[in-house]
Amino acid sequence: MLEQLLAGAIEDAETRQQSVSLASVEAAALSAPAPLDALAFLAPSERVKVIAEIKRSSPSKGALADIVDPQALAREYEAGGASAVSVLTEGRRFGGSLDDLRAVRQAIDIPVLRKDFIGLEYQVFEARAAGADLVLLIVAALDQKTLTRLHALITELGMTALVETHSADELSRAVDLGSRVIGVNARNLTTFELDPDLFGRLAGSIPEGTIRIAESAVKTAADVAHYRRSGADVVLIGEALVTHGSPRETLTEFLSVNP
Ligand SMILES: O=C(O)c1ccccc1NCC(=O)[C@H](O)[C@H](O)COP(=O)(O)O
Repeated sequence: MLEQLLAGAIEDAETRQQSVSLASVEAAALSAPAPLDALAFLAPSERVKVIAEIKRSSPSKGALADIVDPQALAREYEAGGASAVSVLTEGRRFGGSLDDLRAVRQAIDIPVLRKDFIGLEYQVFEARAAGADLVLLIVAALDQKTLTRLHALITELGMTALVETHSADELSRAVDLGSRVIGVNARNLTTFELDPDLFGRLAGSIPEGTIRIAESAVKTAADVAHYRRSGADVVLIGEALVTHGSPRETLTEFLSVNP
């Protein structure tokens, strides 16, 4: 599944490149307003932080929410106390787009993450040109050479890479990169099974000074508390926020769980 998602995202980027060249998107990235310092927004604190995700659908669940106004949702997230907003820009299975990211960037004053299946420099320049402050890199999707190259480009452009892992081996590859922000995703990207204890098993091997993010599988405030007790600085939440009636209230409830 991960291979298919990455191949589809790369194919779509190559199609866009036929109308907007690499040189043009690079120029747009370099002239975009400076990115926000995501490290400062996500820095460990006495309270757990949340990256709130804009997610219309997913391969594991199908349609989740009919999000017609991503700007309004992003504002709700900001008002509810989110430290950053994740925008799924993959179109085929998640129903997202770079237009969503551009719109969200204009609506809020907290960092925006481009969450997609990134394998090309072109996609990193696109992210910056659209206003992203953070870009997701999935260790399982990339060989170490490509990961290193994309990580360096994200950093050179002033953005922050969120490096996502699912195992001790992947975590050690993320550490080798010198990642400042490491995520552990509870969702197995092949079977879609959720393992809410994976973060706790790996967190101790994430070096001090790194921002530790627990991704996926939060349904209730108790799940946020579980991740916090396991050492998460930040929790990334999608489905629970887009499917509950009031994302702002849900976020406020989730953020009140600090042990
Ligand atoms: O969500 C999926 O079904 C999915 C399937 C394959 C690759 C990635 C997938 N999701 C991306 C994410 O990592 C989540 O959207 C994110 O961590 C939030 O998860 P959740 O709170 O469980 O919606």
